Amino acid sequence: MAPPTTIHKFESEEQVAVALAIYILHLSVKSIAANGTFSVVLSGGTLIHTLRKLTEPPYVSSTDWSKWLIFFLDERVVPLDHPDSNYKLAYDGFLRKVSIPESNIYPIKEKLSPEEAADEYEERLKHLVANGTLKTSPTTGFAKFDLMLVGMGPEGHVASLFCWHFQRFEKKKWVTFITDSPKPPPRRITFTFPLINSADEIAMVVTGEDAADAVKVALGKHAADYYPLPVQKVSPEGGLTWFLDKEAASEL
Ligand SMILES: O=C1O[C@H](COP(=O)(O)O)[C@@H](O)[C@H](O)[C@H]1O
Repeated sequence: MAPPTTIHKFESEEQVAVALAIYILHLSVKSIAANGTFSVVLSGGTLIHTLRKLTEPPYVSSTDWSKWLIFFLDERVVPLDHPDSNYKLAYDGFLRKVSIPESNIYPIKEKLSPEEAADEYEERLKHLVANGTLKTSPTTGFAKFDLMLVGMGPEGHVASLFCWHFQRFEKKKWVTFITDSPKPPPRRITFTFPLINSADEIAMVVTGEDAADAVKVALGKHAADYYPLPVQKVSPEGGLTWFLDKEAASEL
């Protein structure tokens, strides 16, 4: 059954950033009360800039950062201090400004091949499930994160799951790899759809007019008539909430 889907449209990216901060903080309070932790998966790209309100008053003091656990939805296989690294982007734009313990942040391991990095990340997630740090979906057996913050490329890719690339059809692996990503850099690892869709909540955060056509395909009246874009496979066990600015929603 499709998850309950909520679509929020805002006049500006600034308003998206405020609403997103409030939504995330609300979930953090709920998850920390229920589980003692808040497991959050970050995309790279424009999402990180849109998280900026979380690092500012009054929002920054509205959560217990020591209970947050941070994971990466996809990552480029480059050193963690490389300008293409999603970890570096998240660290510079968000993580260094809040007091999440370093041991609660899970970047990829450096100096591995894409295949090794994907396998290592998957094993680490399985270990965290086994020791009770992460929950499991009773339906799928995959790890169940409290929240995934998912961006979307202008052609409808999410994570590093691209149109015309087989990784989007993966059914068994939790984390896979790609060595010919159409968007540079080519070598990446990525969560697979079964892992993504085992999440409690997913926020699709999409801003800017470049994304308008793919948003129309994903959410428009004739969505079912189109060949599914990767973004159309996003369907978490809990709720799906879209945060769109006026430009991204302009074709709806
Ligand atoms: O390459 C990537 O692209 C997507 C979308 O990025 P955006 O800049 O168009 O928002 C991003 O979600 C993903 O994490 C990243 O590796």
